[in-house]
Amino acid sequence: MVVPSHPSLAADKVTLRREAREQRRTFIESLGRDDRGALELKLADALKPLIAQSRVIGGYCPLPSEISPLPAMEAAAHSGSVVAYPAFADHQSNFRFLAGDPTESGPWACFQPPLDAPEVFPDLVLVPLVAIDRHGTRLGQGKGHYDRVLGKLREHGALLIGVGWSVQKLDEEIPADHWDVTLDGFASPDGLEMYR
Ligand SMILES: Nc1nc2c(c(=O)[nH]1)N(C=O)[C@@H](CNc1ccc(C(=O)N[C@@H](CCC(=O)O)C(=O)O)cc1)CN2
Ligand SMILES: Nc1ncnc2c1ncn2[C@@H]1O[C@H](COP(=O)(O)OP(=O)(O)OP(=O)(O)O)[C@@H](O)[C@H]1O
Repeated sequence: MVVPSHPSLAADKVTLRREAREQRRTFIESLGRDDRGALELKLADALKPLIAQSRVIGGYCPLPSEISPLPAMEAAAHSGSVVAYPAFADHQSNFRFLAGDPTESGPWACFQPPLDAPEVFPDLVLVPLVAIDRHGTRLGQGKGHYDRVLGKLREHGALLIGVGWSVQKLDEEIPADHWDVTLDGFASPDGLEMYR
């Protein structure tokens, strides 16, 4: 087990994660029937300039409470980019980006490309999150899946862009552990904001 760098950091993250998930749920429940799709198209618009300059794009298959990047991914595939999604071989190993559409169900309740699809290193990674602060510090699901791979993806030249509903951008600071990788930007239906 990895001991948190500061015991109160882990507790702060647990509280912030709970509050951010609650805020996200309240927001989603306030949406009308057609609002969600319209916001997802606005997200695709916000991502357009980054997608236009990327050859390989790593996306994600949304969980029920997450904004869907799939309209943006479809536009990317349509304009000739390679699309890729995180894929896990089992519960223990780190995910890898595999090229292709997410057609198989994976060990973490997310759909992923078949495990024999080619591994790729995206130049743009769309990163799901629970919350992000104004410095680009990300709060995820708390299992460390992205923390363990983001550093390596950046070393391979990837631009790391957090993606979420606008309410997921917090005013308060998220405490950063030494393993947290600061994201390069955040895209939401309100637009794209760069931190680095
Ligand atoms: N869309 C998406 N894909 C992803 C992640 C993610 O956060 N979102 N991951 C990030 O690490 C990895 C998978 N890890 C996961 C870790 C925990 C849960 C989880 O606890 N899910 C909640 C439901 C959350 C919700 O609906 O928002 C659950 O099952 O109760 C899901 C995926 C890679 N792929
Ligand atoms: N680079 C790493 N190597 C090994 N373990 C790590 C690494 N990064 C994070 N972890 C482990 O993951 C756990 C969860 O970390 P944290 O609470 O920061 O997750 P998160 O960023 O919210 O979640 P996620 O990355 O799954 O979306 C930490 O307790 C730590 O043990």
